[in-house]
Amino acid sequence: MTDWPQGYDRKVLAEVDSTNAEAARVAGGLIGPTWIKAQKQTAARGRRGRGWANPAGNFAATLVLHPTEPPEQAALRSFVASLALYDAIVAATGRAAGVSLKWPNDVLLNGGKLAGILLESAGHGPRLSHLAIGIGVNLRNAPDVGEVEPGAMRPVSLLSETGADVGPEPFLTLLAQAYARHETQFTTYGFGPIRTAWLDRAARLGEVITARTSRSEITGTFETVDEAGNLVLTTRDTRHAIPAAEVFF
Ligand SMILES: O=C(O)CCCC[C@@H]1SC[C@@H]2NC(=O)N[C@@H]21
Repeated sequence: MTDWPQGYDRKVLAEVDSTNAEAARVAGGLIGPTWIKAQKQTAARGRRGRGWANPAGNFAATLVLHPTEPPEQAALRSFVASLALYDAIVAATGRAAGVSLKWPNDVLLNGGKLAGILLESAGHGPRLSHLAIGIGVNLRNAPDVGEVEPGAMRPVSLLSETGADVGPEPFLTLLAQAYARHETQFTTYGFGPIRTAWLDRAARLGEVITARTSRSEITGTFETVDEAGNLVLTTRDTRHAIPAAEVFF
């Protein structure tokens, strides 16, 4: 496989409950970074305890890593993965128009949700025992609006929005290549360049957005993402650095 990035392994499964669940089961036995891809998931997980609709023809995979950084630093890989997804989508379609990144880690196309990322990890203390970066992309089919939560973004597919018919296998190669590039950038130069590149592609930067947590809702101007990956919103007199929330436009 000439295009496959050096140092990364891959496993392709016909069917699994969830590639993230599989990652947790096998992580202890993996030596290096490994992509686990499934043609079919029967219990795919989304963020915040939700499910993830996974119609045939779409992309579903999890990258398993064994990071050496402290957990907060390792978690910044959600931005690394978002950038990799952006690049893979641009490489697959030949165009960047309409593609943007939504904090914390969705990819939007023409204002609808094209892809989502679910980070899960295990371990305690100063180091994680593994980090699982689960990625789902609506390549050929967008789930029905009825299958997503009320108020959630409209799901879109790459095929319907761009006409590009890219299969999950070639997409994995594009994504793995892009991820390897950004991972090298992250481990060599830290979060700074990743943060800058992410902000260049951010949806609604400088606009008024709403961040909802389990305890509060803040509507303010989307100023930036800080060095720790927090969403920074300003209201009339306050700067809010928000570590985790659901964002609404
Ligand atoms: O809620 C989100 O936006 C995140 C969705 C992540 C879905 C992917 S599909 C591959 C991997 N396996 C899972 O069970 N979930 C992630």
